[in-house]
Amino acid sequence: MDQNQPYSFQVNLQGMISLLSEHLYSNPNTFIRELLQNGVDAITARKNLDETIVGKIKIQLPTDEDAFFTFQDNGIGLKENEIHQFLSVIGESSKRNDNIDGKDFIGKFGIGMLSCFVVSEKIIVETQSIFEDHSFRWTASSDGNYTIENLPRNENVGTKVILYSKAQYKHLFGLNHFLPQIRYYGNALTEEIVIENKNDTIIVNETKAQWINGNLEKEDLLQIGRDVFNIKFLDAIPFHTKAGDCSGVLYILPQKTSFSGKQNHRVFLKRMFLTENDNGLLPSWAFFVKMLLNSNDLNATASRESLMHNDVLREVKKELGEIIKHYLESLKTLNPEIYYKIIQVHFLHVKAIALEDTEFLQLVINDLPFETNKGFRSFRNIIETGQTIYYCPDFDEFKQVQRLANFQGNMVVNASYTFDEELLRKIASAHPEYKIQAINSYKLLNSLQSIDEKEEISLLGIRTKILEILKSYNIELEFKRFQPSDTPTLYTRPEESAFNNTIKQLKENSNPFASAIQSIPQEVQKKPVFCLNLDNSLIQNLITITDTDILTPIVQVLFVQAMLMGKYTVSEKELTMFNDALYSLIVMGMTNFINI
Ligand SMILES: Nc1ncnc2c1ncn2[C@@H]1O[C@H](COP(=O)(O)OP(=O)(O)OP(=O)(O)O)[C@@H](O)[C@H]1O
Repeated sequence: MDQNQPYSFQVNLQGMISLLSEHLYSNPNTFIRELLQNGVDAITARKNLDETIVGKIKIQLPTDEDAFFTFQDNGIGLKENEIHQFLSVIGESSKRNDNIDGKDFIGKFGIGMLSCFVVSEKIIVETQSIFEDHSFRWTASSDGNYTIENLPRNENVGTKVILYSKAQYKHLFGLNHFLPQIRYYGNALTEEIVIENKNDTIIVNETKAQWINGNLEKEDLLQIGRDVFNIKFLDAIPFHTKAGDCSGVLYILPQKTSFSGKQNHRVFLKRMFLTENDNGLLPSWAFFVKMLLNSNDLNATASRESLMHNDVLREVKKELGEIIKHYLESLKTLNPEIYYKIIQVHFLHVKAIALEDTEFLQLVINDLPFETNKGFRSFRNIIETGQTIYYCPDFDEFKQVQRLANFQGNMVVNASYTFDEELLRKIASAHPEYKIQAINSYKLLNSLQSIDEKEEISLLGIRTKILEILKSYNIELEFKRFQPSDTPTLYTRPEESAFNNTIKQLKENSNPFASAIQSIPQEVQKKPVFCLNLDNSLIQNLITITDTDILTPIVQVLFVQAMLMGKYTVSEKELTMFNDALYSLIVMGMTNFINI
């Protein structure tokens, strides 16, 4: 063996075809798309020489008499050497040639024709080149052999592809299946595409996607949106991007959309349908938008089922994001009704944009809705109260705080929803003039009016007694005056003490991890606070009780009740204490020993 002798790779055509059919071309209808694309490219090449040519594609479906399918274009045709060079070499394409402007063409990989082998054992191409005085017939079979025959000159320049359906794919060539498929791919093309079926001639692409031209009225665009997506959109925004030479329409959805759900779009490349996926063309926050887009300058992957993720695509995405933002900006003055509707329906997405873009935040800030202890309010409305706006990032905390806040006259925002906390923090740092603060019940308690030292001293006796009654609870006891006066007590735990609580619960369940967890060093451990409201008549009576037997059950009942009111979990031990205390009080009440 000559060690240096070079060998060439061999291609197993049948293996290649099954590879393409099973993996690259995910559905057998791909041949329709590829034939369409070749026909359109051939017409484009001819138009580059003679712009008066009107492109036409004629399709004949198999009939009972003629079992074959034909697909005919009036494009540039193929010369004999081109048949050998491009049609017969897998991976060769005439459309990469820089002499003819390759950018005009849809195809470029030189493999599309192979998709015909998925549905047909042989491919026949009859072609009359604009440059030849006679035509050729190329017959290729899926075993990798082909022949070329000379045919007389055909007055009709162009190419006809003839296929013989494999038994299992006969249904693909029936009108009912074929027509919607070719419309799906070719509806936006400007070349006239007709199907000649028995005595009928059916025009495939009547409307030719006029939305691409960018000169339609809004009403027409909305109607197209309704026809294509079956949705009555809130608004339609025609656009053009410099990057990717894209044009189309952005539609605003009329209902709330899930933030993670994917939208279906219609993306076309040089007017050929490519995909329903936006392929990352829209920013992630633009879930309230559906899109019709045609690009003349983006690139498809070889499977032609998605776009290549390159710099141009990233630029298009940036431009589309800007277009949506500018649209919302101008809408506020041009069409406030739609603006407020969009804010109302899509506030989640609008908040997402505002979080990403400070300028946009300034634009919409006043109109953003937030849930507060006084219902849903716009930010403008909230800020107009002139008071400090507190927000709770936690829903349970919000539930506890809101009642107290109502009586204090404070506004509290429930910032437990997506984006709210981050957004309020962003607003607070961008606008120091607004008083916005995170709050929890513990902090709110600290903000309540304390009693003076003199009064504090006068309460020392009762303080000691209450603490003695509740000594198994490591609490801080406070006396305050606050509204609503019908609230006798408050119980609240600082966030840190949730940790202690966990240890407590683990201990109660004799969990062996309790001591291990307890040994983790902590920052200063704040205690839960049990607060008595001196403005409440019950508490005013309670502090005068000297008999510990009477005081004990009252304190115990009030303590557990305060925990329950604060929505804290009450353990078995506390429930038992509550029941026993209540029982004692009932007994005492019945014997008329107490009168509070
Ligand atoms: N209808 C046609 N008219 C003229 N030339 C054609 C026609 N169909 C195919 N060809 C020639 O055959 C070549 C190979 O076609 P094929 O569909 O396999 O690949 P392509 O269109 O170049 O690229 P892609 O794989 O991206 O579709 C083309 O580059 C073109 O030169």
